[in-house]
Amino acid sequence: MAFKTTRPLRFGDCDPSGIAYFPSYLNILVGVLEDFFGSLGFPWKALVNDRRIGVPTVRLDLTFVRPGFQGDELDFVVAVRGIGRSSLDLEHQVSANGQVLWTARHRVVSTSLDTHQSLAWPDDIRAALTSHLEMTDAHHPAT
Ligand SMILES: CC(C)(COP(=O)(O)OP(=O)(O)OC[C@H]1O[C@@H](n2cnc3c(N)ncnc32)[C@H](O)[C@@H]1OP(=O)(O)O)[C@@H](O)C(=O)NCCC(=O)NCCSC(=O)c1ccc(O)cc1
Repeated sequence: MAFKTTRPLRFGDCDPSGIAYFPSYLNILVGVLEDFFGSLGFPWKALVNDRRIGVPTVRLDLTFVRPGFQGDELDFVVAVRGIGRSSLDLEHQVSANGQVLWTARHRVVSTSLDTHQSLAWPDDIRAALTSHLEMTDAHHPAT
């Protein structure tokens, strides 16, 4: 089942004409990813401080469909598309007023914050991610 959340598109996320500035979208997206992990029971503060696990992005493919505007309420849908040894493939769909503004294919990797190398997903995190795996079109990241 996909994770859903909303974010306001604020004055500071937009250019002077009120059109969303895409680097702001990326900052918002990181917060959504953080909330997704929190919803699974793994707040990033605890992951980072207690378990020394980071979740850096290694690939991000964005497609912009129509502009967002200051004051829009952004509806985020985050789907888990694949879980590898240490990688996680996500698909994001971002809409406002019922219309898709942009989508993204996103790969993050579990890493050790001590060695800065990849780390196989620990069993408890893998189990939580697997509970969100979309079976339609699911794939192994290695394929
Ligand atoms: C993530 C890495 C440590 C992995 O390197 P290694 O330890 O050598 O592992 P591997 O090369 O074996 O790859 C591990 C997995 O990542 C996958 N991978 C690694 N790089 C890629 C790329 N470029 N594309 C696709 N898949 C990749 C690979 O397929 C492996 O998947 P699994 O089979 O599922 O395990 C290294 O690639 C790296 O440091 N990359 C740079 C990451 C980065 O700086 N991203 C920029 C954004 S920073 C960021 O988002 C961030 C978030 C949160 C924070 O607290 C800090 C920063």
